[in-house]
Order: sequence, then structure tokens, then C-alpha cells
Amino acid sequence: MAPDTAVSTSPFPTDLSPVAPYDALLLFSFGGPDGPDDVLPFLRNVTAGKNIPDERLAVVAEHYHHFGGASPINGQNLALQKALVDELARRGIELPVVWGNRNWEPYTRDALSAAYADGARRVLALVTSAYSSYSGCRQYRENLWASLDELGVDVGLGQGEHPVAVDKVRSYFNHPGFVQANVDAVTEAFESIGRDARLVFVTHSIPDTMEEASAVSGATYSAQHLDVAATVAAAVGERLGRPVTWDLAYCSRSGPPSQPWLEPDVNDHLTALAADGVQAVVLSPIGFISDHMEVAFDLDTEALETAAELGLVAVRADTVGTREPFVRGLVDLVLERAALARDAEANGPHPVTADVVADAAARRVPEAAVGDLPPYRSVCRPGCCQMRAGTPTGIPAACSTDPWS
Ligand SMILES: CC1=C(CCC(=O)O)c2cc3nc(cc4[nH]c(cc5[nH]c(cc1n2)c(C)c5CCC(=O)O)c(CCC(=O)O)c4C)C(CCC(=O)O)=C3C
Ligand SMILES: [Fe+2]
Repeated sequence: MAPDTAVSTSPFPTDLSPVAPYDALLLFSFGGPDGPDDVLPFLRNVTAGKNIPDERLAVVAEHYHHFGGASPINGQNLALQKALVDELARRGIELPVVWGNRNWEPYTRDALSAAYADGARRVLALVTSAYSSYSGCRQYRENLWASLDELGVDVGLGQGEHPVAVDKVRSYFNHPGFVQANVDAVTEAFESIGRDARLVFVTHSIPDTMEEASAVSGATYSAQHLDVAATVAAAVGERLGRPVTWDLAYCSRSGPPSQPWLEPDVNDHLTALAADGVQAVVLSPIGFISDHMEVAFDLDTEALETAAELGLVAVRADTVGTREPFVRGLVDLVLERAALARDAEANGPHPVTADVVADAAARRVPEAAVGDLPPYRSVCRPGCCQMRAGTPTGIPAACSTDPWS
């Protein structure tokens, strides 16, 4: 117990709004086509400067056309935006929530521009990806920097001068809210399958080079998933009253076949499990927060078809979507990031910007995490999550101690 005379170091002073210094929250997502005419321009946006073969693009365009040319992701982001607004209101917190995307309308720049016109000068970005890697973190931060640059020019500033300052909520893969919502969803899937089953966690594959580069600010992309998977599986086992056997598999590989990506592919893995005598599987898409195209097509269409062909009984667990523990956790993360910002302003750079904060007690603001890994950094390190280790992209990125790395 701290002595009574101790100076209060509460990260949540009562004289300030709990979200100060922020005046807007940016729900920051990938984006997806709204109709058939958007599919090709959207895919061009996504793959600009990437080494994605034309054949792969034609295949992915078909996935979208299979669903009428519209991605489910935009409706899901609107639902999450509404859930965040409701949860903030329930707590009596005033903070407008704007929605912007990297690859489709509403674009990041336009969302920031609207927030700026409404008076916002300090914006907090919440990315719809729970894990850290080039695709899940840095690429969003690069888009943020470019968008802020354009907005600066719009309002009469020069290139490199930003009218709004933006911070980012840390990668939240091991936050208790995200983990709890996954535990609930997987438990429900086991209850619905009503028999013993292998638990197969699934996430987006990435190139091996991107996996290696993801180590700069902490555990790698695959290590982050393995930690969450172990935590979720253990909690589900406790709920069911028996241990659960699990694996991690990958979906949605692209890139040329010559380039190594994380494996096993979920379809290959199901084939191997069936050959081993496994009869039933629960697929848990822990790599994704909503049922967007990777889930709707790569899992619900393709992987479930593979399972059926193999004679496997298979159920796909829900993504966290707008589940209550998840949304509550996101708002907790917003308050935590605001407390970190206030603390940094009052007491100098926060330890989150230092190299190692292994000891939870040494943190001036408590940051919740479950599993074996520490909470992820709120401010990315120089060179964090490049496309490949040791090869700077040369593209500036916001929300880092070194934007130009
Ligand atoms: C790690 C990761 C996430 C999870 C984190 C996060 O959620 O952000 C994610 C999410 C998503 N990926 C999406 C769509 C696409 N991703 C592509 C391509 C790629 N993804 C990659 C990685 C990831 N992607 C990578 C390494 C590539 C290769 C090219 C590159 O380095 O960029 C391509 C091009 C065609 C193809 O190659 O498949 C498309 C169309 C959508 C929208 C879905 C919808 O519309 O509902 C979402 C949410
Ligand atoms: Fe992707």
C-alpha cells in the first residue's frame, strides 16, 4: 500500500476530461468497395507499389464480385463507430468519432479534414487491426503522415507542416477486452458444435520478410498471435472443463509463389488434420476484428468448403465485431492513451518511448495486458515494422519517435 502522504500519480485526474488532450477519435480502417465499379480502383489503391501478380488481383476481384462487388467491411466499421459512440456516451465522455480509411472512401485525409473543420487539433487514431506488422500498423501510420501532409497544404501550411497532431492507440492484441471477446466467441462455437473438436486459430499470412521486420518494437507478428492463441485456448479450456488442443494457421496469401509467406495455409492445415484422424474443427479468426472479405470468402467460403470436402465437421467462431467486452476494451484503451499523453506532457517522455518497460510497476500509467507478452508500445520505435528488416521504406510515418525512418 502506498503511504497516505504519497503524491497522487493517478493517471485520471478528475479536473480534466478523461480523454484530454484529444478532441476527436479517428476510427482508422482498411476500406473496401461499396459496389462493383469500385472493385478495380480499390484493388489498384491497395496494391500500388506492391509486387502482387495480375492473376492474383483477378482472383481477388472475383471474391468481391461473388458478394455483389461490395465489401462487408464498410458496414462493419459503421457499426463499430456507432458502438464506440454509444459506449463513450454511456460513460458520459464527450469525444466525436470520425471514420477514415487507407484504401477507400471515406479516406483518411477527408476524415481528418472534417475533424479539423469541427475544431479538432489533437486526434487519437484507433486502427482496426489488433496486431503489429507493416500491414497492421506502419502502413496505417504512413497513410496518416501523407494524409496530414495533404491536409496541411489544404489549410495553407507547407509540405511537412501538419495542422493536427495525431497519436495512435497501441496494438491491442493482448488487451483483456479483445481476448475476452474471443474467449466468449470460441466458447460459443464449441457449444454449438457440441462435440470435441480441434481449435484452429486463423490469421492473415504475411511475407516472411515482413514477419522478421515486425520484431523491431517487440514480439513478431506470429509471436503476438501465438500468445493470444495460447491465452484464449487456456481460458476456453477452463470454461469447457477440459483442455483444448489448438494450432495457428494462415489465410489470404498473395504475392508471387517464389516469395515465402507464413504457413501453414488453413486449407493445407485442414487437409493435414483430416489425414491425422481429426473429425471436427472450430476455426477462430483471431487475426481479424470483423467479418470482412478475408473471413467471408477465405474462411466461410473457401476453408469451410475444404472442410466439407474432407468430411470434417467445422464451425467458424465469431470475430469480436461489436461484442461488448471488445468495445468496452477499446474505450479503456482510448482513456489509457489519453492518460499517457497527459503524463508525458506533465512528467516528460513516458517510459513507453524508452527501449524496455518490462516491469509493470515501473509504468506511470497502468496498461492492461493478458498472456506472456507485455503491453505493446504506444509510440513506435525508429524503423518499426518496415516491409522487410533492415530496408527502410523511406516513407515517413506518424506516431513514432522517428517519423522519417
Ligand atoms: C496482416 C493483414 C491484414 C490484417 C490487419 C488489418 O486488418 O489491417 C490485412 C487486412 C485486410 N486486407 C484486405 C484486403 C486486401 N489485402 C491485400 C493484400 C495484402 N494484405 C496483407 C496483409 C494484411 N491484410 C498483405 C501483406 C498483402 C499483400 C500486399 C500488401 O503488402 O499490401 C489485398 C490485395 C489483393 C491480395 O493480394 O489479396 C486486398 C484486396 C482487407 C479488406 C477486406 C474487405 O474488403 O472486406 C483487410 C481488412
Ligand atoms: Fe490484406
